[in-house]
Amino acid sequence: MGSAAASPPPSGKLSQDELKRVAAHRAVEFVEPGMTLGLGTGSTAAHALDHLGDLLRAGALPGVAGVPTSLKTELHAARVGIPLLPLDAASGARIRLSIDGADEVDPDLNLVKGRGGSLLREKMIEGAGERFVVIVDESKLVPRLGCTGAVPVEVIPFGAPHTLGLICKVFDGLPGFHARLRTVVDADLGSAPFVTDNGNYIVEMFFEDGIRGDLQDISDRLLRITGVVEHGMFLGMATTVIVANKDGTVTALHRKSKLI
Ligand SMILES: O=C[C@H](O)[C@H](O)[C@H](O)COP(=O)(O)O
Repeated sequence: MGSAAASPPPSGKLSQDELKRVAAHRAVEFVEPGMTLGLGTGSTAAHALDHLGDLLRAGALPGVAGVPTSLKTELHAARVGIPLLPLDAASGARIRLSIDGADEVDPDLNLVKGRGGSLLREKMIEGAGERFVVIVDESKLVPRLGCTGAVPVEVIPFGAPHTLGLICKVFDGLPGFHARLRTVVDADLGSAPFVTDNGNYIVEMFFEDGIRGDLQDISDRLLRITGVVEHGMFLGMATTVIVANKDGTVTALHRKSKLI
């Protein structure tokens, strides 16, 4: 990890949602006129969208456009007046900066993302951009990925239980490991598989005390399984993590350059 800088606390105690807003607003300070942005997904990224929309409507950021990482973000961005580009058009214009939340951040600025189900488009867009600024409240900082909940894996629906079995084999014998297909309760169907924006399913991997071992090796083994589309470990991608601390201070953690 690189350098860290902290700002003084605002007065009064902030709620978790207010902390998310503080981190989001700090990230939007990096946006300059004319930039093409990767627009993240989730409750923290939503604050960045709202703030960007306000600034665009006030004429403060002419020429800014965004590439949305989910259908939900596409609708939100359109509603607040952020001009949108598809990823194909944006690669010509270069995505200068992506701003997104995360479910977990480890000490090396590796992330778990996708507990909201949007990991594939996020990884494509944030991987294509020059800088990736992650916005979190302090609760997202973890000693190891997989400490606080599921690590999602996007799989194609065909043979999903079979793919789930192959994913489990990667962690054979690891105490406390289990995985399951993510489901939602549907009014007509009862319990049904959760379907991503890309028409795929999500396998959720759970670890008793987080993932120990070589994350890159685990990533490679997961991606070698036919039927796995992508996983929610974002390794070496974040260039800056903006953390809104419980006491109201903001810390910025930097990596010199993206590893991928
Ligand atoms: O699929 C969801 C995305 O990866 C989100 O960025 C992540 O889940 C964090 O979301 P939130 O800001 O709502 O905690």
